[in-house]
Amino acid sequence: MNAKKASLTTAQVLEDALARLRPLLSPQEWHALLAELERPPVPAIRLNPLKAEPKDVYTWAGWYGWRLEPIPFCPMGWWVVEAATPISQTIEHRLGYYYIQEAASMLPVELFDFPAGSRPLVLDMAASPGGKTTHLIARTEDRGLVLANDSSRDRLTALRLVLQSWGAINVAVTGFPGEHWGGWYAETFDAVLLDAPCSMQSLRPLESHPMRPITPGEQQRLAQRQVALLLSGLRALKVGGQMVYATCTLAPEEDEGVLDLALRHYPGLFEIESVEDRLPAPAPALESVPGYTYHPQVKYAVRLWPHRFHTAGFFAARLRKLASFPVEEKQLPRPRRRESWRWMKAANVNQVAEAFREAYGMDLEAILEAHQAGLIRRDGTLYAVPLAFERHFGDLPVLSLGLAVAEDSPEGWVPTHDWIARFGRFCTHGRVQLPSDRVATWLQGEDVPFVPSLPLPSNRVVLVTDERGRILGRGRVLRDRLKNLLPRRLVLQRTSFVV
Ligand SMILES: C[S@@+](CC[C@H](N)C(=O)[O-])C[C@H]1O[C@@H](n2cnc3c(N)ncnc32)[C@H](O)[C@@H]1O
Repeated sequence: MNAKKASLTTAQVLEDALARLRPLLSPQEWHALLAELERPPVPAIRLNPLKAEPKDVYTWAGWYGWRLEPIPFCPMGWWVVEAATPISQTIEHRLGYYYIQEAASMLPVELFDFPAGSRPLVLDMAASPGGKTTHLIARTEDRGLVLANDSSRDRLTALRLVLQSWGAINVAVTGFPGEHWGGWYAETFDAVLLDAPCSMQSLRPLESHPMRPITPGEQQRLAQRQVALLLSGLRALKVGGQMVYATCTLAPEEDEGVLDLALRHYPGLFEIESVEDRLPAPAPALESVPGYTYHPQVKYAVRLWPHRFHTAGFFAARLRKLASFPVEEKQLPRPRRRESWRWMKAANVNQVAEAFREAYGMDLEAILEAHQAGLIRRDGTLYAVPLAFERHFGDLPVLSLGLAVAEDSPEGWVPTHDWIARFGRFCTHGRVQLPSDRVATWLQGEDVPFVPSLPLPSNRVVLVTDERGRILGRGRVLRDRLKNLLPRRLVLQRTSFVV
């Protein structure tokens, strides 16, 4: 009864949204849109290049019976058109080798230009649960610094888990209203993403993106917040830097209307750039709505009607800052003295690096150098943290920073699960391969009886892989078994995955 009521409500909400949008389309486009909405949504994945390579996606497709189609505007994205094994039930998904994301949501981060080898400072103003943050980290090769911010404390936990699973070093998570950043850090960032809170009128209700009824008053308040966030982002951007504004709604008040307002209030301070070269076919924004003509630059934004590229409805624009904005300096939040944080001295870093080299053949110092990261000790854990954070943001309170490298133990520093999951493929030894009939047991968090190929000292923590080369985590070598050190958050019910 409830389910029926809920589905009727969704249908009604969709109908209302369609009625509002109908005047914006020609009759042919309108029919194309309705035909598109008859098709079921196609799930999509985006690869984590920190852990896997594009060719791996085709290997998984063979194992799991997937039919893939590349997403034309995202080189790391694929639609999974058919799937014998659902994309949410693979070990690779659990291990953070790919992110499940609606294809349209892969567009905004692809609009940025990040020159090869650059180390951009990026602000993701409304980041939870982290889909686009992971994409930013991928596009900057985890070599810049992505500051992932969201004002909702409730949603930040999901963001932190997503980032842990992605395996990023050069990332910091903060929990402030995005409106503050422009006053706090004027002209600081090379790139800013505002994936704005919106009314979600995407015309493709999904579990992750439900559609709900929206009143004109709510929509007006949302548009005001979007303008305030957009201006804050533009202030925080360096002159010459790029900002992407995106929403998952097709309501013009929150899309073209927001850009129009900012362009008219701040003429000449920024421009909207054409991004036609990023798309397989034009998807222009609206030039007008009945009774109002937008600023001529608004048309350079991208309006993804679902029938354009078989995605959910979406809107995105790339802005270039041309000159400084008038800034109201705001006092920074009270600095957080990080009493429990200790930067490791070079000699101590060297000791940990030596231990990792001896046990796993891993070059920790080279990894830190490549990522411009330093090691800090906090309580019993070592973290690789971005030096750029210290340089630019000092004592700004953060909810998390960098990636956990090692934990203190009676036999010295042992690598964390997250570190091994990211860098384990570069380990030359200290590895144990589980026979395939033991993998399911392992993923359920159980110890496995002694593995015959173990010529390793007792009590050593080893990297555990399977015959397909997947890094399943860490185990401790005991006399008669391999002790399972899988973090609780990764332990799976047998019914929720396919080996
Ligand atoms: C569309 S969602 C972001 C989705 C996310 N970028 C992703 O790709 O996974 C919008 C986010 O804006 C956050 N938000 C709402 N108001 C905000 C504000 N004033 N400042 C910062 N974040 C805000 C919400 O908590 C929500 O997580």
